[in-house]
Amino acid sequence: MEFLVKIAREAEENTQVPAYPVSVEKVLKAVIATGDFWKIVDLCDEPLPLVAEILKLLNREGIVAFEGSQILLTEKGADFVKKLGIEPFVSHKCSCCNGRGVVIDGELKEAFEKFVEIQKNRPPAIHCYDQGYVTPENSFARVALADDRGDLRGKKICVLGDDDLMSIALALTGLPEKVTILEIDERLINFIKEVSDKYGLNIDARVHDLRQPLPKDVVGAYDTFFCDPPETVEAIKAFVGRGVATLKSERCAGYFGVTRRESSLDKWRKIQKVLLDMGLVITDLLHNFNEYVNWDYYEEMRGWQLTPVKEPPKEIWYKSTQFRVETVRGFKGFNEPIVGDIYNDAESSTT
Ligand SMILES: NCCCCN(CCCN)CCCN
Repeated sequence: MEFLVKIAREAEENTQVPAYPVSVEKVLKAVIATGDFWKIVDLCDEPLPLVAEILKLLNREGIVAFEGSQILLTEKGADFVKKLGIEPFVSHKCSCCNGRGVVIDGELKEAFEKFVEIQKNRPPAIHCYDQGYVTPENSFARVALADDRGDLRGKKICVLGDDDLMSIALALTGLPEKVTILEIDERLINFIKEVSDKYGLNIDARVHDLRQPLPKDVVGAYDTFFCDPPETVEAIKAFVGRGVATLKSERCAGYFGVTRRESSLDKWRKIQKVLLDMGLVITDLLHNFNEYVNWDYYEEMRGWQLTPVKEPPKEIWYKSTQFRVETVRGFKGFNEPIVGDIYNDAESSTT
C-alpha cells in the first residue's frame, strides 16, 4: 500500500493534479485490461495528465513497460498486482440503453433519422474553441432525456454553445415552442441557419461570445437550457451561470456535461459548490452519458505531449457525465463579463 501512496504523492507533485493511492490502483487495473493509452484513461476516470504521469512513474519502477504503441505489465508488475490483489474492471452497463436510462423511440425516431443525415455535413470540430462534438445518437439521447423529464414540450429552450447541434436536434422534433442558440463560431451559426431555413425549423441563431453578458431579450426568458462547457470552474460559471440567467423562474431545468477526463473529483467538488451557490439542485448525474467523437486536432492538444506512447485514439475515449439541474427559490444566474482564460487549468488536456 505504501508504494501506491509514494507514487500518488510524486505524481501529484509533478502534475499539480490531486492524486490518491486509488488513482494508482485504477491505472494498474486498467493496464491489466488494455495496453491502449486512451482506453486506460477511459477506464480510470482520472484526469489524463495524472494517468500519463502515473504510467511514467510505474515505468521507472519497472512495473509497466512501453513497447511500441502498447503499455504492458512487466513480470514484476504482474507479481505486484497479484500480491496486492488488484482485479480488472468489471461492467454491468445496460446494453439496451447504453447506460443512459433513455432510448430514442416513438415520435423521436423519425426526427433522429433526419438529424443523422443533416449532421453529415456539419463543420469539423476546431481546437481554438475546445470543440469536440458528441455522437448524433448522443445529441438525441439528450433530447429524449429532456422530454422524459418534462423539459421539452411547449418549452422555450436556450442552447449556449452548440458544436453538438442540439438546436437542430431539438427543433427537428417540433416539440419545443422556441429554440435559441448562442454560439461564438460563425461556421456553426451559418450551418444551423442554413438547416433551419431548409427544414423550416425557425431556429433563432445568433453569433455570441459567452464571455460577454447575454443579449437583453434572452435574460429570464426561457424554460430550459443546454450547454457543454470547457472543463474549468471558470467556464462552468460562465456557461452554466449564463444558462441560469436565461431561465424564467424557479423549477426550470438545465443540462450540461462534466467530464472525469479533464476534471478530478476535487475539481468536481468545486464545480458542484458553484452550482449549489447559484441556487441549483442537481437532480440527475448520468455517468458516461456523453461520448465525444474523436476530433482530428489531437496532435495539437496538450494531452498528446503527455502520452507515454504516441498512438492516435481509435475508439471513443472522451466521455462526460450528463448533469440535470433545476432552479429553486433564491436561484441567481451569472451575467457579468468573463475575463481571463476559461479553457486551461492543471487538469485540462484537450485544449
Ligand atoms: N476538446 C475536445 C473535447 C471537449 C469537450 N468539451 C466541450 C464539448 C462541447 N461539445 C467539454 C466536454 C464536457 N463539458
